[in-house]
Amino acid sequence: MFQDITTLLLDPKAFKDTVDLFVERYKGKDISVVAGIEARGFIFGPPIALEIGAKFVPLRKPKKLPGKVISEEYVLEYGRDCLEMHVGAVEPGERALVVDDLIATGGTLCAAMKLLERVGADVVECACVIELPDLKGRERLNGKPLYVLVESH
Ligand SMILES: O=P(O)(O)OC[C@H]1O[C@H](OP(=O)(O)OP(=O)(O)O)[C@H](O)[C@@H]1O
Ligand SMILES: Nc1ncnc2[nH]cnc12
Repeated sequence: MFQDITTLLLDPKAFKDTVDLFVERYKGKDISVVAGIEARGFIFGPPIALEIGAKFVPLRKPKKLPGKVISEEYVLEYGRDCLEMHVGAVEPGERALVVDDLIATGGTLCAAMKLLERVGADVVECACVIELPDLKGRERLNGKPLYVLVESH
């Protein structure tokens, strides 16, 4: 089933409560960068970053970022895609949180973590609103912790 977070966004209290749950978990954890995945990680990542005092780094689909980038290809349920990150946006040793709306097969979060680890960042955790546990994406994250608010079977 296609999970659509746009209905959540229509309810300001539900949207704020969602952001607040992540903020409560990550504030005071010395996270310096929130990396949000295009497109729907751009909805939840920035308000979390602002509240915990971290910078926001967009991980974008190919040929969208204007500067020099590093890229990671990944496999989706249907086809392939690629994520890119600006060189210099994240420094070695930074503590990063990866944010997206949903984990399905886990390929997207894996690619995001690889980008951050290639520049020497420490990925503290991945955070999503929804997990589709039947697709076992969590098992592809190489033991990296994943925090989700809702499991959808
Ligand atoms: O766990 P996975 O199997 O990798 O799938 C999860 C990804 O799929 C969706 O994005 P999508 O690829 O549809 O991109 P879009 O939001 O830019 O349309 C979703 O927002 C996640 O980023
Ligand atoms: N079932 C699903 N619902 C929404 N976005 C997705 N991305 C991959 N699988 C998805």
